[in-house]
Amino acid sequence: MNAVIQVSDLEIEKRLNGVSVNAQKGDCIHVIGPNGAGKSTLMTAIAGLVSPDNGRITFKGKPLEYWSLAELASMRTVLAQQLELSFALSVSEYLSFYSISESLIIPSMLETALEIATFLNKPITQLSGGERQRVEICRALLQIWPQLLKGEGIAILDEPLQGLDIRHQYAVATLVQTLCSKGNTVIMSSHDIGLSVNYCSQLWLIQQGNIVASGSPSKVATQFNLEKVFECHFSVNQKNNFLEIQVCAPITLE
Ligand SMILES: Nc1ncnc2c1ncn2[C@@H]1O[C@H](COP(=O)(O)OP(=O)(O)OP(=O)(O)O)[C@@H](O)[C@H]1O
Repeated sequence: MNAVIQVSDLEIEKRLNGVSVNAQKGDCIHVIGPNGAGKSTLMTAIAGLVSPDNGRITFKGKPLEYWSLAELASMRTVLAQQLELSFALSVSEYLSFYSISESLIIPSMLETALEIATFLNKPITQLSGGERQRVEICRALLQIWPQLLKGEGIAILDEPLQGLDIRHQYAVATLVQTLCSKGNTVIMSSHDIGLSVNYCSQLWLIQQGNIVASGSPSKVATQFNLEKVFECHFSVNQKNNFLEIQVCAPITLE
């Protein structure tokens, strides 16, 4: 079966050292690794926002550089880690730019997970960090909503759970999983290993610009792999369909 996204021997000086990974249609991929490992760099390259020094990325069998910007914008969406600057627009004015209908309609699946209706009339500059993140996730998904409805969308989300309270972390993880179950392909980075291993179909473990392991979470999130990459003590237990991850503090003080 052709991969929706194929990454071969991707190199960016001092940041990625020949990374090869791929995503099949409907894959829900979580990318984990320590600070500075190269998660954002990899995702930015896959999004087509930075040119690699070497290597090749294809979307649906066609090299990334052969897709027009318009085609990319309607098929794949990107949530960046550093939120873009915003003007004092209301949330609904801001989201209207990304809505396909003239008046803003938030699809019920997005509203159920993101719960943004209560602050639609607020200036975007007056939101809390987590509220702003929920709006940005909504913005990113609205941009390709017609494709997501058809199960043909690709979403590249850099730390979408960042700043969210626990309810919304699990709600967003569920939203992403549901979109993938309809045929869409999502690649998202995360620092919450315990959540990620239970909400992805594939886990990519990255360290110092190299993919250490990729595949099913139970194959990748082993005690050995996690200890090697994160330099902490881990305990990993499979309980029925649930992978329980526990971690000890990496240092003692005094
Ligand atoms: N624009 C840039 N130019 C050069 N080097 C960069 C740039 N952005 C990041 N780097 C470096 O590339 C490496 C990978 O950074 P990257 O942001 O991809 O890591 P990350 O895994 O996403 O980390 P974090 O978990 O902290 O978000 C780091 O050493 C970082 O200092």
